[in-house]
Amino acid sequence: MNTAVTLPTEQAPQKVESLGQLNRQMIVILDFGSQYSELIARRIRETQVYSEVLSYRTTAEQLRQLNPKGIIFSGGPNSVYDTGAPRCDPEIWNMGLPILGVCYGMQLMVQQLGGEVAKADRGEYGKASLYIDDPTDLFTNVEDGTTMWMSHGDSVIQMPEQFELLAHTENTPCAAIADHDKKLYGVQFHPEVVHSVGGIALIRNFVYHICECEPTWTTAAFVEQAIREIRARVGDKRVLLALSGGVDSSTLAFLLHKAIGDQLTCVFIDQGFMRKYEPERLLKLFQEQFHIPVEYVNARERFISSLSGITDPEEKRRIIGREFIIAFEETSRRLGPFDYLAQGTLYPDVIESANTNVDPQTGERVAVKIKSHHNVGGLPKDLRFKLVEPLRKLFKDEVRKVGRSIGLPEEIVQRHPFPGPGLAIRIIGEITAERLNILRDADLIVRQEINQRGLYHDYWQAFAVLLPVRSVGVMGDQRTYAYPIVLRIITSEDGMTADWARVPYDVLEVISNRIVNEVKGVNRVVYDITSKPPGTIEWE
Ligand SMILES: Nc1ncnc2c1ncn2[C@@H]1O[C@H](COP(=O)(O)OP(=O)(O)OP(=O)(O)O)[C@@H](O)[C@H]1O
Ligand SMILES: O=c1[nH]c(=O)c2[nH+]cn([C@@H]3O[C@H](COP(=O)(O)O)[C@@H](O)[C@H]3O)c2[nH]1
Ligand SMILES: NC(=O)CC[C@H](N)C(=O)O
Ligand SMILES: [Mg+2]
Repeated sequence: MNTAVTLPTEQAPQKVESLGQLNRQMIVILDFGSQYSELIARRIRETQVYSEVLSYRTTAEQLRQLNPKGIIFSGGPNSVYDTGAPRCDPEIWNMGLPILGVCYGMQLMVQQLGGEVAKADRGEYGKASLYIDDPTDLFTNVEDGTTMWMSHGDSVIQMPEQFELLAHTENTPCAAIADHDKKLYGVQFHPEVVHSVGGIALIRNFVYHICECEPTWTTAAFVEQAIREIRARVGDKRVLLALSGGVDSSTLAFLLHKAIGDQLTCVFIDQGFMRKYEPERLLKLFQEQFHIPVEYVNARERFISSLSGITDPEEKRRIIGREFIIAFEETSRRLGPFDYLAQGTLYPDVIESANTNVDPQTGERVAVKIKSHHNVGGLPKDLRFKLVEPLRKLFKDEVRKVGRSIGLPEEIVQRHPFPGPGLAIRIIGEITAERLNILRDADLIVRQEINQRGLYHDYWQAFAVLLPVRSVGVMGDQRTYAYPIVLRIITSEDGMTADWARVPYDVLEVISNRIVNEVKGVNRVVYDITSKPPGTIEWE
């Protein structure tokens, strides 16, 4: 018997904060440590039903308060028969709610309800053909022999009483099972991954036919609820909004403007790491076109001097997070007081920055720390503001829809993301004024060429990175010894995974020629051909 993989959350979440409380209908995903838990939530949200991921420790009592229409148990790295393998509150089986167990989730259902799970003779990893034995409810409109994606070493060898077989594969006799009366379902495969051809149909059947949900998770419903919630939370107090001009904080500015009007003050911190001409453009756009006043804070000196000599990426991020807060507090003293600080924090920021594996705001389990996004991991413990982060549970594509629906112009809705720490995390190693100028000029060329060729919307991000090493070159018969610039141009759906873009060679050629010829201090351009994973999008 193996020892279990320890999942991060050791205690039940103390507080379960959920958009579902505002939603009439939601499906809860209980996370047993799968790589795909968030993906299940996304797939359900694509069917216009609200869904979010909670810790497997969430109790039946906590779930009752959220009043979900159904529950999905995710997969997970453990074997259910391991000592210490994660289990759910057994009371959940008696709630009378439809439950779908996926992989580990199904194995747990079987084990806890009296069946048997054991190590399979042969595991299944990758594609498998699924043969349907009972084409009713869960498998309506799913073709017999369809491809489903598998990733398991254990199998159900005996179903609990009352359960019936729904489907099998060549290697797995019990690939899908159900207790129809109790609306308990289990599938050994992963319907949430794109390789599972009938996956979406199955998810729709669960959501619409079995849980009897209606498509209530629409952008309009989110906006309406968010506005109601913001008003209830903030009352007549004033809110300081951290505005970068990016998609998320601009969407939030429009949302807050709608919700609380004059109680809102937008502040833009010029940390000295913005791209060329960016601060001027942002101020002009907001003040002249949107008629939303923006307080401009020049904090360049402070940021640069506090980063002097710092080379460690996490240290940089922490210092930047701290300096942002200092700048907000200073602004609050000058123009406030403000009780609330609003930020355009998104779900991926929270997932990637969590340093304790638990969302500090909600106590929920999130995956291991990759890097501290300044707006989450960089926050001090004794933050004087209360946070307003209504986009915290949304993915980028959902924020874009929200922005568009409340009148944010396409020009901003479609903008590539730009990280809060800006060019500071695109200069590897120490940040100096000279390096910043070089990177700004190189970055401008990348953006100009991508824009002029009508390629902007083909990519998720397209930018330059400066490396702190130098290499030898030859220009005009002279030896050069200068920095290389890395081009990072990627495609992505939500920033969680990404691929390097197959940019046409002639475009790469022009960008490379222009950078080496026009930017003093650079004699070489290289193209980053790493996907995420294993790379991340930014270099630090
Ligand atoms: N220069 C800045 N001044 C004020 N607030 C900022 C600044 N940069 C970032 N922030 C705050 O940090 C949050 C997170 O930054 P992030 O870059 O993820 O979002 P964004 O800039 O709003 O959108 P995008 O991802 O499209 O760039 C922002 O939503 C904003 O609230
Ligand atoms: O506001 C931000 N503050 C940060 O600290 C930060 N770090 C990364 N990013 C952006 O997030 C997305 C994923 O980036 P990574 O693959 O580098 O983690 C990409 O779109 C990055 O540009 C940040 N945004
Ligand atoms: N993907 C999963 O949920 C795997 C479950 C279990 N660890 C198995 O190998 O069968
Ligand atoms: Mg940004």
